[in-house]
Amino acid sequence: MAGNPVTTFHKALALVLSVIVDLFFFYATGFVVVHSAFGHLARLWVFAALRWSVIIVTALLVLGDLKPLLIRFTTAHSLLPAVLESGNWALSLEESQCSRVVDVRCWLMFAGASLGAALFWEFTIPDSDEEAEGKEQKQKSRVLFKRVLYLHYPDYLLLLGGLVFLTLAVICEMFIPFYTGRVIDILGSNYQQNEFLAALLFMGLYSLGSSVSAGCRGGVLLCAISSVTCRIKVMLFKALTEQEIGFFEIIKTGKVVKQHKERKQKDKMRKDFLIFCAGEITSRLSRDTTLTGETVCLNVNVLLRTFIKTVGMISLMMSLSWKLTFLVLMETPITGLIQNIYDKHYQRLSQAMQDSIAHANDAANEVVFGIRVVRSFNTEKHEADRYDKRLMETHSLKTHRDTVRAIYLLARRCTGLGMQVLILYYGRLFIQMGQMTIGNLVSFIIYQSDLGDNIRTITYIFGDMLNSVMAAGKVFEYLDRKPQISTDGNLKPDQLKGHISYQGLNFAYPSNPDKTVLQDFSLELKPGQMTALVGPSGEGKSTCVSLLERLYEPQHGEILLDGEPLKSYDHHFFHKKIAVVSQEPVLFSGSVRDNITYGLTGCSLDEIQEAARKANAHEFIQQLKKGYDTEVGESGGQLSKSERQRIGIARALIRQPKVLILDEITSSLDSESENKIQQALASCPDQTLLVIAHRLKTIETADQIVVISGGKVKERGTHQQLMELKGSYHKLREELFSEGRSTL
Ligand SMILES: Nc1ncnc2c1ncn2[C@@H]1O[C@H](COP(=O)(O)OP(=O)(O)OP(=O)(O)O)[C@@H](O)[C@H]1O
Repeated sequence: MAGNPVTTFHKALALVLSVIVDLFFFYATGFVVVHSAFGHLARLWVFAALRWSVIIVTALLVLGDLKPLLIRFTTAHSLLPAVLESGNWALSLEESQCSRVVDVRCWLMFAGASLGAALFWEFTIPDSDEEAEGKEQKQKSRVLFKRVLYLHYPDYLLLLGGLVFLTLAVICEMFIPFYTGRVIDILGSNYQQNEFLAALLFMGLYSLGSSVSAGCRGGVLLCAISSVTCRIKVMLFKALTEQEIGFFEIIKTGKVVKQHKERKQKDKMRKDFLIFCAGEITSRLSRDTTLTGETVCLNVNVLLRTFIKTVGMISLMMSLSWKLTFLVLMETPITGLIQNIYDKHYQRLSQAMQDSIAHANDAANEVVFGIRVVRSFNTEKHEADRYDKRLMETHSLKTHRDTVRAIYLLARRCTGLGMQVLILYYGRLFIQMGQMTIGNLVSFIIYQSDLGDNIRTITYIFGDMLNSVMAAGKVFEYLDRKPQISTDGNLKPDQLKGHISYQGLNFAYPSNPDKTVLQDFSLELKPGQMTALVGPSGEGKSTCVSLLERLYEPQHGEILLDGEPLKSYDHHFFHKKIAVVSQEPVLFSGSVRDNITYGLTGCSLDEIQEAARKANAHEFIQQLKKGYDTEVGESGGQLSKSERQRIGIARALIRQPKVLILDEITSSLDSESENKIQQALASCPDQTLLVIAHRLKTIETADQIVVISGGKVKERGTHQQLMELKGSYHKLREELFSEGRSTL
């Protein structure tokens, strides 16, 4: 058989043959006559080994290869009678009901219990990483589960404590209905004061034990959840902040590109992108990390508690009436089926609803963020309609989901009710026949109603655990991601000249790889010189700066700093030596001082003030209520655009960079500030200065003006040379002049 494909026929044949040989040996056990307890147990163990061997051999002959699930099931199924009986003898020196008679119902019960145990193992106990590699989703879930479990390692004492309290709570809880039935029997038959008080005492003790243990279990496990969730959040946050910029853009590529086409205005596009990107990332940081943190403590806690309780209850119910127990267990597959169908639909609809809520939130965020544009274009009604439309999508999904839930609840109630009627009917019959007492029936009914809930919980929790594991998958996806721009360079020269050389760069943004933005781009920036990049909008000027900052990696060619590739420099050293002031510097909530010294430690007030003076910011900062300790508000919202810009410049200057990049900084500065800043910059003669400017007047004094067009250097020279050339630079000036731009 080995080597041939296993068809459904082979599987069915293996099943039928295995059942036949197994039943044969199962019944054969009953024909062997023994006289001692030892002989009885030896007989069971010998037959267990025989049954195991014949099933395995039969299945191997037909299928050629056996799955671990099948081996686990066969082992549990063949050994269960012997294990159960040995346990029974050890505890009570009595034979169990199933060992006295060889009954197919016992066989069915053992098969059901073994299948349950094997499936429990299959779903909850993870395989090793190597085994899981390259295998299907289920295997991946196991590895993920194992990794989540490993994250709990620092809290193992809490977990252990939780497990102990959980077991105690379950054991105590299980005995309460048993004593309830006993009290009823004592009251119903010839009343014995001592027996009654003892039963009451035990009931009270078990109730107390169960409540205390359950409370401790909850507290300890909640502590563990909170601790692990915090740890995962910090790890994820750190991993995210280490990613390259392209990663953040790719997250929502679809939306970014769409926005890109819809709105030419670059700034607006970047803000939109940040909103979408932030949504995705905060969802991982808040929702997925919380689900991951709960996977082990909450789900495994519920699963274990329910499982232990279920097994304990079934054995107690068996001792009350094994026939009624068998009847109750018949409900399980029906409940499981209903739960399965419900889970599938409910989860799909819930996921769609989550997406739809996120979609609606995106719309609201966008409007709040761009409220000025909404107001000035008078699109309040349009935006309200758009939001309403998205909310209606959520509403309809919610209605659909709630309908599914209502149907599920109805089906669940009906099966539960049907089962209760059957139990009462047969219970009355058994009482009449003297096979059980009224107290037994009461205990049994209490167990049965709990058992139904437990079985539903077990099936539900599997779905929920899968969800948590999937969320963990998303978290690990980011945790494992290695940034594509390496930061492991270690070059930290004592002397840096600041000589920059772009060498034959080809570059396309990761979010739009089809569009080449820079093509065979070469340029040299000399130390102590000012280079100005000019050219029409969208031709690649800011891209040159982003590549110099190492926000992206070119697909071809490289940028050298003093003859060494940028990637070979130490990350911290590099960003101290190259500073950028962008069009709209981003400030963070905190004081003015915090924002100027952002990323630096041990800066004195003198150094801060010196940088602020150069940036023409000192005066306005002095006039603020608390001077350098004034809070700037979220994103620097309490300052004007020009003030933010000047703090941004001070932030760059305090680093005393060797290479300073000014990306269109003059747009929000008045001419006085601009002059002062230019004077300050002129006082750093060794600095390599790269300026992007639309106001061509401001760069006339540059040592080198570079006209960029179509991602290439089109012209290069001083203002005088380029004017004489009468090429693109000349044309650009003419165009701006004819538009009557005072900013020329
Ligand atoms: N993050 C991004 N993802 C995808 N494409 C981008 C991104 N940033 C810029 N681009 C595209 O790259 C091209 C060059 O953009 P870049 O910002 O370098 O132009 P620019 O010359 O600096 O323009 P401006 O003068 O308006 O600042 C443009 O077509 C732009 O749409």
